[in-house]
Amino acid sequence: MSIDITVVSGFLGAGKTTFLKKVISGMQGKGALIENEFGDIGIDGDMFGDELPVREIYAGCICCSVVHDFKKTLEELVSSYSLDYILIEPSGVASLSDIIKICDIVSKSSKADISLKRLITIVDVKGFEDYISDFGGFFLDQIENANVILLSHFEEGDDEKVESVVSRIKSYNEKALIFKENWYRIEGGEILYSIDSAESEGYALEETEKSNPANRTFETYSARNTKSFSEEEIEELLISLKSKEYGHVLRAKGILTTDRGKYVNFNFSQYSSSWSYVGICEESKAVVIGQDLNREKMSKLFE
Ligand SMILES: Nc1nc2c(ncn2[C@@H]2O[C@H](COP(=O)(O)OP(=O)(O)OP(=O)(O)O)[C@@H](O)[C@H]2O)c(=O)[nH]1
Repeated sequence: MSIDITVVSGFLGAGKTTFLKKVISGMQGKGALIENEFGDIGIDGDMFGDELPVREIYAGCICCSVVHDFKKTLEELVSSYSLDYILIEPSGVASLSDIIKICDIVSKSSKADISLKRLITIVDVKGFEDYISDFGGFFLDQIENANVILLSHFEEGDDEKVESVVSRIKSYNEKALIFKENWYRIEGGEILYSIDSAESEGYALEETEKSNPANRTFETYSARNTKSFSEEEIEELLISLKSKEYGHVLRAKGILTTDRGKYVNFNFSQYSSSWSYVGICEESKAVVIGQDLNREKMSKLFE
C-alpha cells in the first residue's frame, strides 16, 4: 500500500489550516500532519487538538532554511509508522516545486511507496492581484505546480472577481482542476469527494524563476505571554496592523488572553481579519510576518 501525500499550499493567510481542519475527519486510514510555520512560534499546530499526530517545523520554510528538518521528519514518518497518508502544510511563502522535489528524493531514498496524491494550492481571491505583483516569485510557484486549486476569501456576489482570478490562474496553470465553489461554506467530506472524483492530470514540475529565499524577503516578529486585551483593543489591534505604523504587515495571528480571562484566536491579513473565542490554551502568543517591521512598536503592542 502506498502512502498518499497531500500538500496544501497557499500564500499567507489563504486558508490552508482552515481547509485541513475541515477535511481531516473525512480522511481514510492512519495519518499524520507536518505543519510548517515561517514564524518562530507554532500557532497552527494547536488548532488540531488530538485529531492526528502533528509534527511542527517552524522558524523557516521546509523547502529552504529548515529543509533538513523536513526531510528527517518525512523520512521518519514514512519508515516508522505504517501510515496511510501524510498531510503537509508548508508555510505561506514556501515553494511548492521544491517540496515536490524533496518528497521525490525521500520516496527514492527510503524505498517507501509514496504517492503525491493531491498538490493543492489555495488562492486568496481578495489578495490575488497584489500577491502576483508584489510576491510573484513565491506565489506563482504555488499556482503553477498545483494539480488542484481552491479559491478562498470571496463571498456570494463576487462572481466577476472570481471569474477574472480563474482566467488569470488558467494562464499560469491550464491543467489544474480549479474548484470554484466556496469550499469555506461546504462540509469537509464533500470537498474531498469533489476533488478526488475529478480527473487529475498528475503533475509536471514547473520551474518558476526563483526569487530570493523567503528568509531574505520576509521577516517575522513573535511574542509569548502577550499582554491582556479587551474586546475593543483586539478590534483596534486588527485595524492598526493595516496601517504602515508597524511596517508592512502581511500576516499576523495568535492566541491572546482577554481582560476577562478568556482566550481569543486572532487572524490578520491586509485583506481580511477576524477574531473568535477559543477554549483554554497553554499560553498566549502572537506571530507577525511582513517587511520592514517596526519591532519597537510591535513589542509595545503585544508585550
Ligand atoms: N471569509 C473567509 N474566510 C476565510 C476563508 N479561508 C480562510 N478564512 C479565514 O482566514 C483566516 C486565515 O485562515 P488560515 O486557515 O489560518 O490561513 P493559513 O493559510 O493557514 O495561514 P498561514 O499558514 O498562517 O499563512 C482565518 O480566520 C480563516 O477563518 C474563506 O474562504 N473565506
